[in-house]
Amino acid sequence: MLKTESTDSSSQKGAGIGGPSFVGLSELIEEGDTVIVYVSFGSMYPIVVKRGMSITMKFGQLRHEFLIGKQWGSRVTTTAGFIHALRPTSDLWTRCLPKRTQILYTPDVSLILSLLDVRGGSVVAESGTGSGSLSHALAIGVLPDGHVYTHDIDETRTRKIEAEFKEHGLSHVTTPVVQNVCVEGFFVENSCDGVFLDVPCPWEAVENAVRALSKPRGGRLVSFSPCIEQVQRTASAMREAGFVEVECIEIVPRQLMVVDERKQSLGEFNLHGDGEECAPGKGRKRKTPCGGKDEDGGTTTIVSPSTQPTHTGYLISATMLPRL
Ligand SMILES: C[S@@+](CC[C@H](N)C(=O)[O-])C[C@H]1O[C@@H](n2cnc3c(N)ncnc32)[C@H](O)[C@@H]1O
Repeated sequence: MLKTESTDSSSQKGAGIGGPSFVGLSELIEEGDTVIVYVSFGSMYPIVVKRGMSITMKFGQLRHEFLIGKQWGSRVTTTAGFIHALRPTSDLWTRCLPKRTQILYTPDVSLILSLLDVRGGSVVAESGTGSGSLSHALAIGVLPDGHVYTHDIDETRTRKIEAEFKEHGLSHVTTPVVQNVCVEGFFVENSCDGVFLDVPCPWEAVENAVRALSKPRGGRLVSFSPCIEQVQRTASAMREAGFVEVECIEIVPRQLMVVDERKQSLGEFNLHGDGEECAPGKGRKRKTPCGGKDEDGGTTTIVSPSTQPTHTGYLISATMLPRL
């Protein structure tokens, strides 16, 4: 359970104004930064640091001002334990963002960035925005001077992502758009290096994606679909629209956990993916252990977590060659 509350009503001014902690590389946490409050592997909370505010969690209460001036990554004491104050990354954000829809997770997100060939300066169009999991990774990927146009038919979602981008210092590289990409197309034409689709009928948006892609540079189209019938329809639409290199990949990751036995036995970190707590001094049975001694005498063990992720969806990718 997480509770956010004000401990000082006089310092509420400016609530919600965040710093560029997603973008900057400052050493110390400042007021306005977004901090990922790491309790354990399965338990993290994003907060915007604000004097006078506090959060209440399983391990007690933490006053935001205790974070100000601390180094990123510091262990910070709460009233009933401690947390680690982590700098936000796109992966951490995906793990703890406020979910408004189904979201894309890091294994798919990382491959999407690669398939779209996202780099600093790229112009990318995305639909739908959903909870903004992929949108954050794209925005960070196109920094410092690229742009992400993220489209959704639901205005509450574009409004929410607009506020989050502002809070995270990513407004200058993003434009949320309320638009049905299957009917109205994308906000920009002849501009994009990449288009990404995560909508129920992606094949209906393929012709509009062609219009959004840059004619002289060409570009990439990637679409996420949970079932193979959608893949078939989308792949056919891509070929008919003139795309080449139409390919499909399904990512099914196998996760292995790297466990430092001493830290685990001290209860410092719970590295189990199932969110189960590790009581101090108590080990856990492992399924596939194998390990060795560290240089400093500690033991590192590689273990399989008790649950493994399975099918999320298929990624179809294709290339549009430059058109003169
Ligand atoms: C599964 S969510 C996307 C999740 C997102 N990729 C993420 O990682 O958070 C699908 C979104 O597509 C939006 N959507 C559905 N059809 C659409 C369309 N034709 N044009 C624009 N957005 C659409 C929905 O409103 C929904 O928010």
